[in-house]
Amino acid sequence: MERILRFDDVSVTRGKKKILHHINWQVNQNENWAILGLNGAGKTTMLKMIHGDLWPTTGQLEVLGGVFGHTNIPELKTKIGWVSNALQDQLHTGDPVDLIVLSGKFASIGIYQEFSQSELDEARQILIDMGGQKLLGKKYAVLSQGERQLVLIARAMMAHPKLLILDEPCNGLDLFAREELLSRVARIAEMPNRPALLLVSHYTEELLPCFNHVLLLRSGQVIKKGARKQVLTADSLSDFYEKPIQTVTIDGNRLAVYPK
Ligand SMILES: Nc1ncnc2c1ncn2[C@@H]1O[C@H](COP(=O)(O)OP(=O)(O)OP(=O)(O)O)[C@@H](O)[C@H]1O
Repeated sequence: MERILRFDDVSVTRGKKKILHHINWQVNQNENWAILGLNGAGKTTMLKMIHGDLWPTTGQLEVLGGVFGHTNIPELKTKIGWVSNALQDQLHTGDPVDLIVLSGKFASIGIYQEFSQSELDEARQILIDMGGQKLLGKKYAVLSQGERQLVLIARAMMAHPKLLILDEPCNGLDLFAREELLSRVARIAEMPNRPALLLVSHYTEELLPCFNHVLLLRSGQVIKKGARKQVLTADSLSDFYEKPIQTVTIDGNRLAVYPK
């Protein structure tokens, strides 16, 4: 089984603050993981490391077969799709959506190189496959938040990534836009040659069944990790949040959590 990533006793310290403590975690191909954690748990720090933007202070990190310190990080980045709100702020929002999607092929924010009609056609097709046909011809700046997230996912898929990172993709989406986006993500999970998915979320109900593994992160420490049905239980979530909670099961396989 091909390994997507491995954290081997990874810690991150900034100044006097220990942000991540002795993380041990392995993701294999055919696994889709969700990381759940409250604000400040260290989720973004973990994602930044996986994307090669931050290095462990101690421990060893391997991503897509490359061990940090011995691997070419810019090359690694071309194999990772990255969807986050931080990216939205950097985009050239006056560009038409097909060019935004195409830029994913070059792992660049805008497009500075020549491109062929077939590359542009591929970008448009990926957006259509993601359900974004009606967005063609529009500028990114005029899109709703849900439509923007769709474009960002299409952009990430343009590079045919081996790993697709979704950092709180449902932020700012209404109830229906959120379901629409999540169902698109679930479809990616069923594609041939699909990337491994890694979702960061605050909400358990966003973890569709395709997220077959879950990691619970609290104050920089892994509290529990493993198969969805072992981790997404009322008991383990109650331990994790350290507060009384109530859970509601939706569609037999999705779990919503509320404070009691
Ligand atoms: N460069 C830094 N220097 C000092 N502290 C930092 C630095 N980067 C992050 N932190 C701290 O580390 C902790 C974890 O931050 P991180 O952004 O990874 O959390 P998070 O789980 O993504 O939170 P959120 O859900 O709010 O986005 C926070 O307390 C944050 O203030």
